[in-house]
Amino acid sequence: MKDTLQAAATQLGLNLSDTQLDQLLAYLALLQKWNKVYNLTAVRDPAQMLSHHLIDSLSALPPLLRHGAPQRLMDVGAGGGLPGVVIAICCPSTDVTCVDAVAKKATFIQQVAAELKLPNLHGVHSRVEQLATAPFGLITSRAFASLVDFTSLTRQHLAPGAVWMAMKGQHPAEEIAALPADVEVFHVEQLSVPGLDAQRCMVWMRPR
Ligand SMILES: C[S@@+](CC[C@H](N)C(=O)[O-])C[C@H]1O[C@@H](n2cnc3c(N)ncnc32)[C@H](O)[C@@H]1O
Repeated sequence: MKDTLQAAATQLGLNLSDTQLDQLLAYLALLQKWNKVYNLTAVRDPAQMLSHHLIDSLSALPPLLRHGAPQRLMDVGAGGGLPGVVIAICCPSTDVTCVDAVAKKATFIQQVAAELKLPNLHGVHSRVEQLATAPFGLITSRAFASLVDFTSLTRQHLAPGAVWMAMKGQHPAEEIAALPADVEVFHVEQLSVPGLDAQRCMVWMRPR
């Protein structure tokens, strides 16, 4: 598994340390373990978890690093921690807050932070629209909601100059067309995920 992960990271142009690769695999092991009790994700096969979850989330890193990793990042509807935990492992200087409306999912993130010794990772149990928090430089989501709901529910949490980044499957033309005039889509990036024959798309937005 480590070889597959290392090869995927190299293909994505990521230079991950041995410790980071081990942390990513340790996270995957925790996800598998807790999934048995907590039902964190429908994907249960270890090889599929590696490709469909871990490497898929890892593919968000190159665009994120090109944009510039922020000091504070929120991953909304993080579920079992995708992509938030992966970002926290790969970007140790970024403080990552994973927010989820389901308590056991936020508890799992807190467990990951403790077991993997990641002081920059936080799990918060809240509906994002009800959260009281300091603002963030970047808000991410993966399989969370439509672009309209994602941006409207989290707009209050953007710091001045901050942006949204949504991970989508196919190019979400209809969702983009439905966005209100005060949300600007400034970049749409097609991604290829090593080992996955599927379309991935990253939508970057900012308030107007
Ligand atoms: C389909 S899961 C995606 C989880 C993860 N991002 C992934 O890619 O595997 C969507 C998550 O959003 C959470 N969620 C839904 N509405 C929410 C809200 N208003 N605030 C915070 N979390 C919410 C759900 O509890 C669920 O865990």
